[in-house]
Amino acid sequence: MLLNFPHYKQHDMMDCGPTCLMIISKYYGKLLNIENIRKLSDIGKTGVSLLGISKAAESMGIRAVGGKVTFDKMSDNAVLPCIAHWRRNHFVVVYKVSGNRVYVSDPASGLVKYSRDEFLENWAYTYQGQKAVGVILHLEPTPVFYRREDEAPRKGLGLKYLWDHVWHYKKLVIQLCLGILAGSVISLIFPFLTKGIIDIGIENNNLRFIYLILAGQLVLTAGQFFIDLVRGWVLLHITSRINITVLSDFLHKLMKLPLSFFDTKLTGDLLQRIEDHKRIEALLTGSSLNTLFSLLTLSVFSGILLHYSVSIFCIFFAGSAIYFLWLIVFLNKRKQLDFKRFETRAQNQAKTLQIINGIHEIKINDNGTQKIWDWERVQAKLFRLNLRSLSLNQYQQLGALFINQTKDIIIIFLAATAVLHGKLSIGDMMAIQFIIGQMNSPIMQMAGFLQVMQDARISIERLGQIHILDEEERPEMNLHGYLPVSRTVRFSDVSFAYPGAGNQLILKNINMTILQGCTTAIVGTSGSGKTTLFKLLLKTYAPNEGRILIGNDMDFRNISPKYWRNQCGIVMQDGFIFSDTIAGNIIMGDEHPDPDKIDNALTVANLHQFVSDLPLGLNTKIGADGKGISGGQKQRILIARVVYKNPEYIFLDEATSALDANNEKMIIQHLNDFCKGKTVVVAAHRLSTVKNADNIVVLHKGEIVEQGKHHELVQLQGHYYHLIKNQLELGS
Ligand SMILES: Nc1ncnc2c1ncn2[C@@H]1O[C@H](COP(=O)(O)OP(=O)(O)OP(=O)(O)O)[C@@H](O)[C@H]1O
Repeated sequence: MLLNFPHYKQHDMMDCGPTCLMIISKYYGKLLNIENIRKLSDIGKTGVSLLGISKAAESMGIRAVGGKVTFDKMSDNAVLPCIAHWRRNHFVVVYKVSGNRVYVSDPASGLVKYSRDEFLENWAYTYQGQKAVGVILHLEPTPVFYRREDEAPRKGLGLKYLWDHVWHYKKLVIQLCLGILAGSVISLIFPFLTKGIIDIGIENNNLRFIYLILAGQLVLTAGQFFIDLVRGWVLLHITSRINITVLSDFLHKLMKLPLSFFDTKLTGDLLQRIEDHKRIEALLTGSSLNTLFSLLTLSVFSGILLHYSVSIFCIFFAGSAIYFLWLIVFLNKRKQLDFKRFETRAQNQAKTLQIINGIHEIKINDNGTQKIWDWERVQAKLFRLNLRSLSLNQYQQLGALFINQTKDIIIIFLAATAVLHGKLSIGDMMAIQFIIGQMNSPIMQMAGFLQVMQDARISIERLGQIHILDEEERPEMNLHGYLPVSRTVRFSDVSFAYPGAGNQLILKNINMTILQGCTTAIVGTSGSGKTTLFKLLLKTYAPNEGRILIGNDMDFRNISPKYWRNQCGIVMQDGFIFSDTIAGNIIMGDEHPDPDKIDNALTVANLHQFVSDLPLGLNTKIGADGKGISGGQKQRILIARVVYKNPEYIFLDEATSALDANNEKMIIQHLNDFCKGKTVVVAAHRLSTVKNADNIVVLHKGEIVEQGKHHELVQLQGHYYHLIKNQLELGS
């Protein structure tokens, strides 16, 4: 049972819930695609909730009932397999409880057997008297589930992907192989040259022959050295190119994913996937090709050994087979450990980044020590995993050494016995020992190669998990790359909740019209959903209910996100400043920057004075995320970026909140001129920014409570009036 129960690895820390459902579906005889399960489970920023899993299970046709139960109830009454909430931050599948043992299929670590106490330690939420209580999700398939079609899991990347890249450089690879072949042949010649010196040169007292052989040896050594030089160069050339291609494929893929993907993936996870690709490099630059050619040596010496003694030959290969079996057992354990180490290293990346990015806040709040302790806890976890990995290696090496030594001893014993029985000469025995030594080295090389290949394969699989994700724009979607004549945007009964089941609706039944060529202002208390509205407008997310229309009837969903975003310019609250010059931050990669447009952008954003005060002007470098400039200057650069882009739609989310009153007044005047004829949506708390808008939409807890012009809403004395009352009083 233990070995038969299905198990799949979770792709990353967020993925345990969907992977549990995949395990369960496989158990009941259907393999469902993890991507679909993930979509059904509504993965949010913090992973998936029990509610999300049960919702996904129901959609898959599996009846799901969640709740708190005591351990005894679970072991006696629950239909297994069920999903258990683990350490309050993870999900596992419990598939058997037998006496004091609990059998678990854990997406993070494989099939594991726990004692009752160990299980309770991880599962128990509370205790009712003496009884431990934890959370489980009962799952039972319904006929709907059995009627479902099996969905073949999408194929990720494998070593074939790497091979395709390697084969792209086939000319160089063939040259490399010829070089290594020549090197191997040369090393096979050396023993014969030595034999020639002894048998012919010394035996016949022929000094000229010895000189000739030594000169030949010198030439061959020089040749070998030259081959090594060229080989190193060619290998570096191929490896660097493949590395860059693999990584740039990955980054290109990231660029094509929906923006919402980045809300669910942790930065550490993505960075670790990139970091991980060093293993691919290790496979390519390491001894992989040499290993292939050492097989040549192995087969030549195998022939010679077979000629000497069949029984010794059989012992050698039986011993080597046991050695490889031993290794393969460990490969599986290594893989499991590697997944854990990946997760912990991803956490480590995230924690380190947090300390570096948040250093100001940390120092101001004086909680550096806690943050470092936090970081140290991850290091301790990493250290424990490294220790486990080390001891696994040591066990493996110890076993391998034992198997090898036993094999060698048996061979020596057999050879010595054969000498005693007169079947072999002492010279033959010495030769056999030399041959065995020569054959052991390729075997060892292959063992090392297996491990490096396993590492590279895992790393490619991890990159592949990103490669199989659906891109934001796919050909079959037939997305439009144009807009209708009327550019008015209409929200019709739009409701939206962030992914992550259980999240309440952030926008509810939104009905509004963003008129072409007009300014629409969105106001509302903090958290009322203004930024979320912009995220829908930027196609970061799609509405859960209702529709957004452009013109009379073009569905917003059918417009290419890339094309649409090209028509939009946005200044977000958390807009990003790149570590580049001021000009670079404004033109954003425009290959033919237009000085007049830059000048206009500086004028509208009131940046001329700031730029001319700098010794390097527009060429002044600003740090990543705008370090070294003020909040107001950052906002003005973001405004200049939008003005330079000169789009049809302009979205401003608190774009002038960090500016002083004078600057704001001037920029708003400039922006009013610049935005003439453009469709503008602006969200702001400041009255000065919104009061001249053609339509003001008032949001309250995700709903539109009022709409109209400033004076109409003031007269109404409702939500809007109360929002801006203080500012009105100040104004008067
Ligand atoms: N990625 C997210 N996942 C889940 N909930 C989110 C996410 N982003 C925002 N929210 C929630 O959505 C609600 C609306 O947030 P939003 O940023 O749209 O408000 P806002 O009106 O722009 O606020 P403010 O004026 O403070 O910027 C908040 O309750 C917030 O916690």
